[in-house]
Amino acid sequence: MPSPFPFNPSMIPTVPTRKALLILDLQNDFVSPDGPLYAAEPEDFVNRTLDLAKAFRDSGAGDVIWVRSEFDRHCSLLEGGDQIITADTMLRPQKMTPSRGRQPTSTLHDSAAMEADEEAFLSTGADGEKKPCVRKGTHGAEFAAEVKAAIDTARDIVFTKTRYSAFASGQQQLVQLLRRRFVTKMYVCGALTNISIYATALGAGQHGYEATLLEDCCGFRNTMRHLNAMRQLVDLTGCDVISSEALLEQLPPGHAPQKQSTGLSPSISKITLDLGGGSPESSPAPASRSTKPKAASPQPSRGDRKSTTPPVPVSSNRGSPTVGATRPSKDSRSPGADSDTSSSESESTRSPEGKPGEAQRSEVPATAESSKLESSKGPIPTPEAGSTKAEKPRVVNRVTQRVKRSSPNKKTSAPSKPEAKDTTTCTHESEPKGSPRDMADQPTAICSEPLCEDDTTIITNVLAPALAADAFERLLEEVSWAGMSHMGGEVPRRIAVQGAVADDGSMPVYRHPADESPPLLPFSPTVLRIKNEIEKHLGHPLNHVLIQHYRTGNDYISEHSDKTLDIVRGSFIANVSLGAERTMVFRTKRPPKDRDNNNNKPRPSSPTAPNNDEKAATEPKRQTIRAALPHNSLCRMGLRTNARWLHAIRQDKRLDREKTPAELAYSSARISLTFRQIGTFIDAAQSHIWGQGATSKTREGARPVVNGQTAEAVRLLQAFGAENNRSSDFDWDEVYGGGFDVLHMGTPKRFCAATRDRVGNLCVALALAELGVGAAKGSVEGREERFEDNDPGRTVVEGCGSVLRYLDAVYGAGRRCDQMLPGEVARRVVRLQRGLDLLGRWRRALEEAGILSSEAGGEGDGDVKASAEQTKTISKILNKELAEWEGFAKEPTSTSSSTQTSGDGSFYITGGNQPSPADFALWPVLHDMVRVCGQELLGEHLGRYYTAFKRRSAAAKALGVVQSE
Ligand SMILES: O=C(O)CCC(=O)C(=O)O
Ligand SMILES: [Fe+2]
Repeated sequence: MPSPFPFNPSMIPTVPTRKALLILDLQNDFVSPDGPLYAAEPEDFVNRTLDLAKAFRDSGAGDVIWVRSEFDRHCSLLEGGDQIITADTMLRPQKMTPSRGRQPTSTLHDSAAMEADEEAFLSTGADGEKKPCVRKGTHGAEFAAEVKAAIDTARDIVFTKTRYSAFASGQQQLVQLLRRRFVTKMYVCGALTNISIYATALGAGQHGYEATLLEDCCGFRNTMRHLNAMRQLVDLTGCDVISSEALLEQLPPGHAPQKQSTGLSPSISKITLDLGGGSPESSPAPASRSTKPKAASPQPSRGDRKSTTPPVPVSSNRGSPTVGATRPSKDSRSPGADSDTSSSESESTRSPEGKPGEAQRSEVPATAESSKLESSKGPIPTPEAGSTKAEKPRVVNRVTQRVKRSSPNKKTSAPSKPEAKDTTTCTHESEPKGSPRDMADQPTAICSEPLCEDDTTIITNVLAPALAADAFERLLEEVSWAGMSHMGGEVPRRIAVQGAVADDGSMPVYRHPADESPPLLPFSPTVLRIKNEIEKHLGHPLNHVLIQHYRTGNDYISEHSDKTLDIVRGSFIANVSLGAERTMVFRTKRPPKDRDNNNNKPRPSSPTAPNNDEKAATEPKRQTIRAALPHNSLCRMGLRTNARWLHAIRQDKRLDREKTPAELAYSSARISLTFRQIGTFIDAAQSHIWGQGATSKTREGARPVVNGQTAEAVRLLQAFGAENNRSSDFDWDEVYGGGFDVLHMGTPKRFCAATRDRVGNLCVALALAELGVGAAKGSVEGREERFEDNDPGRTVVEGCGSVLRYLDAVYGAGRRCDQMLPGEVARRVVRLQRGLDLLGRWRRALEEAGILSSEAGGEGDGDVKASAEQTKTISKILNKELAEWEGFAKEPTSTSSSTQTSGDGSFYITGGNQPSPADFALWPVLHDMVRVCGQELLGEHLGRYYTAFKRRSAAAKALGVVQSE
């Protein structure tokens, strides 16, 4: 059956990625014969590099980046620091036969000895007696004269680092700049191979860049160290090694410079690098070889296959039990969790394999001052300039599509955080149209061939580069992450739920077997931007997303099929991946004949039933497909695939050194956003449910939700089980068609209203409504409201103030206190306390004015009105407090878009752009004051604040909850 949403992958244009030539440390201290660390080998490597830089720049292939080092302070080589190589004896190769528990490179020899080594020029060593090198302001720290002359200050980038790795020092600046320019591939050379080049190439790999070493342009002082570094880099990062001549041959034709008569220096040609583990004699001549066998043109090179803009990562060798080599380059030597070939193994049976994090250490982020990008002015070669002729027509497509796309986005986007500031000193303003900066808006997606039931595809480069560049970091910050309990324990990843909340507060609801998921919050700005992009690949809108944060390779999601009770039939499940690459393992469900149709359990064995061995022999093999989900990809899963296949992100226990750079990128953390189009809805109060998966299919007939462990909840769990277990024999209409009104299937949260504290009850009800926390209602004698949570610890909190603080800390913005400015935290805390004090004062004032007796405890007749005299008394009693609150309401508060006051009726009593517990404490008291004395009691600004807040749907909902008691 064709897709219900016609979609032509060939219409998705592609953009050639850009390259960079990274030239390290051609400074006097390294390349002048009188320099303390003069790199004499390979002969003439500096001139060869300068010629290459010119050719690279002139060809338009990409950016030339000149990096220099400057000693700033001692650079530690202990665990967590940069990695360099100072071993003078042959290091054993690390690849092909990884022995478990091998030490990472820099601990193969003592880091103290390394720091003392003279080539460790940024480390002082224990005695501090090392010759100073690349000190700021010295001749030695300057680029050599011929290098200075070769730098095109208008077009090249000059970058100063204070660490061995250009990625450690300038992590933010350099990586952001490279991302903005859409650089995915870099050629690395300069000096010294075993120091800066080594540390930088490792860093490049960790950031997901595809690095190629230019062997005859890598300067060194010690042949063994050079060889060790090259070998280790190839082993650890899988980088390619080529000669400068080979690169010159690859540069785009037409712009190619006069042919260089480079060749390798006599010294280099003497070195044979046994990268394949064979004898040196068997190695081909290094001058023209890559260290990896390359498929004949037009096959992509091995390096191309693992780039961050990979061609489709999945193959579909249908018919074989295990299908889809997603990473041909690494799988062959990575027997880790994601690459196992057993089609029946589930993650629960997997055994841990080694300790993570040994081979590659993460680098310490740089301080802003510790490095700088000095210049990048004038026109930057456009990507088109570097693309081949065959790619040109696609450029036209891109531009057309961009024009079409731009306007609706603007309309629907929520106000978003300002774009990440450019912390570099590059002058992007001077970039012409068509520069990489413009390209950041352009679609670049590449679509895989269909998978599984032919309704599923992986689309790489799905988001525009500008969005993809920092979406991961933005989401980490802007999403309110929570845990989720399933079967009484926490799921092994952090999650959040967002969705389209209507003006009346109603929202989509996606039900699955978890006991409790976090409350649905409105789409946050970056999620909304991603959603808008993804919808273009689907042909239908999305109104719900489950966001998951896999903090390391240890976080996973077990094999399952998505529950389709609430998913609009015929829509796609759109699973966006950001961060470290993980593998989605699809496995066909058990064939129907295997199961008892009545209870979905495997049939009990009977004397006539075949035994397991016989069954295994006759059963069709279950198929497995592995799909790599790289950063910025979309797994667009059709519901036919979801019906017949299970999917999982398995735990990945491999050692870091067995992983690809893309898997190690983002410190191995991944965020997935599973967008869905949901057809079932609940109202703001979470009291009524309707739509596809509910018993009432229309809003008019909406039925009360059924919370808790009821018989209907048990039926729903059985139905979910049936969907997980059954394949083509799952009859949606039969199992789900009648609908379910079940909402929270586990033990519900409970809000017990205090019989003698109506205002306090309203405070709690308002907080619950604003935070979208659904709770069953109960009551408790006296003045102490009680909130019973359904978390694994079954937390119980009593008293209005404590409940407000708890709800804020667990479900509200209080979770993100670490992201707030200290002043904001102080305002939230102090004003909440003032609000609670006001509640006490209000009760006493009522008593003093003779409106309530103290026994009534603030609970009077709902209709009681104060006389003019009583109002005057109350006004006098509360004069000081009300004046103070009037002042707060008048206070200008800055939001991301404007400066307004709470009294303008748009903002909250602590400022910012969302209510805080202070509002939940204050507003109900104001409401009671207005009820008893009229709004005149409140000053002008406080009155406006009161009225504006009253219009919020949560206020109406809270009043409804309290009145219904
Ligand atoms: O994180 C992922 O990519 C998978 C998520 C998933 O399968 C789900 O949420 O149902
Ligand atoms: Fe799923």
